[in-house]
Amino acid sequence: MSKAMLAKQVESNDSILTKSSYYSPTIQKALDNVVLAVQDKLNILDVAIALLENKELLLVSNMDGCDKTVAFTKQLCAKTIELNDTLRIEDIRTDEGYVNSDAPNDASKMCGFIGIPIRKENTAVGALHLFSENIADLTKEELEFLNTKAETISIALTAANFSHQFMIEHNLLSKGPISSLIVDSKPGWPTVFVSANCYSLLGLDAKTNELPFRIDDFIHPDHKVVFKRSLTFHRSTQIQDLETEYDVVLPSGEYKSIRQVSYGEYSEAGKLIYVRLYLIDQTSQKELEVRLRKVKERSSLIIETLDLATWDFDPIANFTQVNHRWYEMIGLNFEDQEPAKNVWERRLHPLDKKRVTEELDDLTAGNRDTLNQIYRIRHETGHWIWVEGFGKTVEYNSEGKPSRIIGTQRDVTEQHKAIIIRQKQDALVALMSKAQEVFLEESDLRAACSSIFESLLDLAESEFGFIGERIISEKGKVALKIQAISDISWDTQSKELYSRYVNDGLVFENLDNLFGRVITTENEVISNDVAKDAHSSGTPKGHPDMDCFLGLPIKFDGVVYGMIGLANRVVGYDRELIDFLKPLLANLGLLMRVRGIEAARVSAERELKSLATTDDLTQLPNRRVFTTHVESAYQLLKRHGESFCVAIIDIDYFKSINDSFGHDAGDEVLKRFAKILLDGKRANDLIARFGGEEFALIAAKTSIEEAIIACERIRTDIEESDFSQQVLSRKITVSIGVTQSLTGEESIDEIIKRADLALYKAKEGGRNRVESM
Ligand SMILES: Nc1nc2c(ncn2[C@@H]2O[C@H](COP(=O)(O)OP(=O)(O)OP(=O)(O)O)[C@@H](O)[C@H]2O)c(=O)[nH]1
Repeated sequence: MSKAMLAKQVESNDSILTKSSYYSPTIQKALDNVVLAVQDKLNILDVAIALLENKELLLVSNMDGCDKTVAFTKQLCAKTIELNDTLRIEDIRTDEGYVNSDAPNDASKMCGFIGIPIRKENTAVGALHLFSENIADLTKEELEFLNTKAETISIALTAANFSHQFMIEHNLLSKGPISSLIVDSKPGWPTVFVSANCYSLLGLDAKTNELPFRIDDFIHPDHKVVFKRSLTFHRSTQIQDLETEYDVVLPSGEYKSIRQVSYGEYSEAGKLIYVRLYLIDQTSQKELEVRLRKVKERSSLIIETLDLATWDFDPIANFTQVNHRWYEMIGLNFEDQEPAKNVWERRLHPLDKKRVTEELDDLTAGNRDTLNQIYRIRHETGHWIWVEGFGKTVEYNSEGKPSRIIGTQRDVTEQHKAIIIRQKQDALVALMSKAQEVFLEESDLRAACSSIFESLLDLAESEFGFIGERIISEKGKVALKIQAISDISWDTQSKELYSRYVNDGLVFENLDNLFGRVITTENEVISNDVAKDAHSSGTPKGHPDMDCFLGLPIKFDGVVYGMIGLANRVVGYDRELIDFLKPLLANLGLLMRVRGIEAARVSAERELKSLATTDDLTQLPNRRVFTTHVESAYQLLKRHGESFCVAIIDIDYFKSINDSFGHDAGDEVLKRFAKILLDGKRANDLIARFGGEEFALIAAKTSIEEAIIACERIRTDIEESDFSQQVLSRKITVSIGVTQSLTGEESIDEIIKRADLALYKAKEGGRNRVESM
């Protein structure tokens, strides 16, 4: 190819560089220009540029007969690349390598070669080379020129490569979610590059909205400052990368939230040249965040509205995190508190502690997933609040053990108090009904009291206690008869006292003490510090500690019938409990009163009965009883032929006793006489006062001989008895007439009459004797 042809080709933009899908037309033109410039300057036509591409050489050459692509190894320029240094051959015909090398023209002619490596980062990637007969004539300056051109090619290639990479990057970015812009650092920050996807990001049409394009025209007025500041920051600080956020307003009026990452490009002198902006649309992410925030706000609003305290427990670290409300609920400030778990454990109600901690331990051990409990916790001001706690395991460690348990706590004091009060009132009513029922069924106050006693202790949350009935002791003093009592016996003496209660015989006679005051003052007694109470006389050695005491009088119609004593309520005793137990006290009062009335009725009835069957003076059965017995014996005689004997016993000259010593002395003689008869009678015999100074004896299943012996013993007993206490120096004797029933045919009167006749016979016979008929 001639020099003119080459020039023409270059002009026509038809590059001499072949096979390039790689280089841009600009680069190709630049390479052509280098070839032309060397041809011009050195007046040599066979100038070429060889570039490596995929282990092949790509040639920019006008040399005839030279393939545009040739095998790498055969090329002299390839040798230059291998050498990575200038290769100078004076005559390729004489050079060893010539034989197998490429020769541009006629091989018979002398031909020199010079190759200058084209480098990329010190590695040869090509060569600028020429063939000429007069290589030896090249001046130093011409060689320098060749080196400069090779260097120019290197720079152009690097630029091309950079540009190529840049384009790939931009193409990738254009298709991705990140839009990019480049703004110049000149005043006004003019945009010099916009990626295609930037248009769609801003809702623009790439065809109608070409540069100049100003991103700040789209930025929300409130955020423009933020955007500008990020650019000026690059300029003033030389910080290379920055991140900021702003909203853009699209022509449609739609808003988008943008996250911007910016990179400053600086000159070697540190001057900002331009800024690359990478814009990421985070609208949906922001919307999600806003939605999440709203949900969170809403749930925290719900939590606040529900008055919920929350806790978050890490069982492995044994650490609990709680919210403000948790502390507030128990009257504490959130700040400066010791760990919540300690506070909680210390404030749990003693009666709930075991149940609640056991359930929590179960949850912590992984034996259950949730817990839901209602319990009491002490408020800072000292009162108890009821809380409903709910907990759930939400995370487990690799061993399957709970590693996070979260829960809520709600103050349910008002609701729960109402429930508890109702439950307790129901229990109290049940207690009263039971006491009445037992009392009615068994007519036994003690049974009634002991049947409700344990439930009463439970209801009053007390450890031990008693129910006592006010009585007048045998000594005539006011005392307490124990109707129910806890068994707190600890030694022989206290065990003996308890067994006395079991046998219905325990009476407290000493009322000069704390519980005694209930009876003596007829009022309730509260002592929440028994040890310091002036009225406490202390407890005997071995008695369980008594921390607090409540004594309640059992009254009905203003009359005290007894008392209830209670001890050791964990939270102490208060008026609330007293008011609560009042109906029970009235109920027990009524039972005790009814019992008093019943006792009076029973005793009156017994007395009446006794009056009807007993002789008032001698307390012996009277004549009616005697007659009834004789009738029974008579029936036995008739049915079974069992005979019986009847004797009439009459004091001798009794009238003269009355006359001599007075009627009262006569009465005393009668009483003593009756006692002697009673003491001496046989077990199955009956002795009755028949009337006046006359007594009668009936001996069942007895022969007349046996009866006579019995009567004779009576006679001698009397004769030998000393009546000097009643009637000074006066002997008392007795006459007895005895008879035996003969057949079932005769009447009772006939039998008694016969006994009377026998008595008459004894009187007649001189008295102090026994006669039979
Ligand atoms: N002190 C007293 N005297 C009574 C009582 N009941 C009857 N008498 C008296 O007992 C006396 C009975 O006397 P009599 O029946 O005449 O006979 P007596 O004096 O015992 O003589 P003999 O029976 O014949 O030995 C009467 O004087 C009665 O008043 C009584 O409850 N108390």
